[in-house]
Amino acid sequence: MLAHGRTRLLTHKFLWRRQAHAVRAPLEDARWPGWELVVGIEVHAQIKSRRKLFSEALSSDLTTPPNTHVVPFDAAFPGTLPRLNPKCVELGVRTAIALNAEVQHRSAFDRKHYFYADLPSGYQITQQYAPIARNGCLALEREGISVRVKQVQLEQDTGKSTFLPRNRITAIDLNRAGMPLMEIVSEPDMRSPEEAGSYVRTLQALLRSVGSSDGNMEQGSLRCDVNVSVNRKGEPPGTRCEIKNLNSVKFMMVAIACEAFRQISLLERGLPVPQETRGFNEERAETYSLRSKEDAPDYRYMPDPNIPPLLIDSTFIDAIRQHMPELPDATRGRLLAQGLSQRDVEVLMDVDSGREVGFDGQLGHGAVAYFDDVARGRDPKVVVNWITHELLGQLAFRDETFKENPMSVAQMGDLIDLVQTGKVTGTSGKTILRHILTNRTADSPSKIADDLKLLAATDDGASLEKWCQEAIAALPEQADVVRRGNLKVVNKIMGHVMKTSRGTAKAQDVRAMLLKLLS
Ligand SMILES: Nc1ncnc2c1ncn2[C@@H]1O[C@H](COP(=O)(O)OP(=O)(O)OP(=O)(O)O)[C@@H](O)[C@H]1O
Ligand SMILES: [Mg+2]
Ligand SMILES: [Mg+2]
Repeated sequence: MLAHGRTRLLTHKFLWRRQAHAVRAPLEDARWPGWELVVGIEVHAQIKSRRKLFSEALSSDLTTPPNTHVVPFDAAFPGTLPRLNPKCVELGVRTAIALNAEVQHRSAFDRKHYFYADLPSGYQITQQYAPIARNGCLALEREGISVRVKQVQLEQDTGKSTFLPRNRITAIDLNRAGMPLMEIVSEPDMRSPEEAGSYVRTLQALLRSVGSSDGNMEQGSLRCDVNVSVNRKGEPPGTRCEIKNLNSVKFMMVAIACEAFRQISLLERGLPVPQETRGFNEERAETYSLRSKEDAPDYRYMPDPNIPPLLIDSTFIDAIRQHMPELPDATRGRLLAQGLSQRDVEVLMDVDSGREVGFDGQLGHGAVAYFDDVARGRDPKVVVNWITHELLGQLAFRDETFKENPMSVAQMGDLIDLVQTGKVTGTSGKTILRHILTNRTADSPSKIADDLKLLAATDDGASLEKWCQEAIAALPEQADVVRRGNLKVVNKIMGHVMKTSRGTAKAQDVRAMLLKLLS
């Protein structure tokens, strides 16, 4: 009975996915009329773990001195054995859950053989045949599509070889050898370079939000192989070519478009598209052949006899499921429900995912968390305005990232309260914010307002009246016009008052006072 129910459930899910896929209207792309583009992506994401996948060596980054994070297993010394790092399994499961994938109760590790100098054992340990998770999907909000994820597999990274032309030797650095990776393989569900770009960016944000990877393409913690094929409208997908080693989303999108043009031009000349692995030359904006299918290496896959199957029970999966952090889609929904505009939500989340600010992998206090903290007990719309328009605007102006923001949650909260309660004017509030960013002071905005004599002049009726009289004296013609009943001109006189008060006078009060004096 139970088994039957489960089968039904799976069938139902499967059908739903098939339908969701089938109803997509074919896109007519002005770049290649009459043709359709198909893209599938293999993403290799470095797992954010302190130690390597099968050894106790510490993980490394680009700043680690060469060959310092290496233990005998990473260098394939005879007699050393792999020991699976449970942290990597946990992060793999988290990622799978975030991708709505089915975590496999049993997965296994294979050896995939290559002969490269930076792979001392002569094989990479991977999960091509029995991956840790299958059948996931990733929704692309802006494009309104869902990309199916075929599988997530755990695998080792290779070392790094660098050719030194001066000495004519190849230097090997084994720091990266054995670093944990997740390979996330999509189905061929993308139909344009833009959808591919959005898929990678959405995936980056997801990996960062669950803390399983920094997902930084520039620093190599996320690498993409894109598979591209073209077909005439209505015909089945063509032969795919795989483009390797792309190191930014932007170049990946350019590479896909270039590859589409290349394949179309072959087919239009009646030539076949041979299945190939290709590289991308950024300067020339073209892809070039690395190797054809015929000289594809024979990986001689075999089960790794030193590693038992990985068995994961439901209790383990459920425990992780219960402690999942908020995923980007949920964050978006929650912020929209608080009354923020689509644009504000995008700005906050883009800063969070590092899209706008040169993400460096530190998932500290992101813009969304900062907003959440400041907005506690305050009007969310007012708060988001201060953060997106004033704070982020000023940071961008100073060429600083959000991570360098010196203004604490308490300072931002205090500043907003001062303005909201009328103790300082909006203009003075902005001055205080700039003062904090420039001087990187920890003083409270209340103290700064006091020090800089920026407290609003409301209580001080005497100076308000004095400023207004000065302004009237300075602009006699305009004052006359207002006296004769043309109230539009009052703004001009108000401007004068605001200037002499250095923005501390409240506009409403100034207006009232001027009208009183001129009536
Ligand atoms: N016709 C097609 N057009 C574009 N992409 C395709 C097409 N058919 C399959 N793909 C994509 O190609 C990729 C195949 O990746 P997979 O890891 O399964 O195999 P592989 O590339 O042969 O192996 P390796 O991991 O050694 O590179 C998937 O992302 C899939 O979506
Ligand atoms: Mg692959
Ligand atoms: Mg591939």
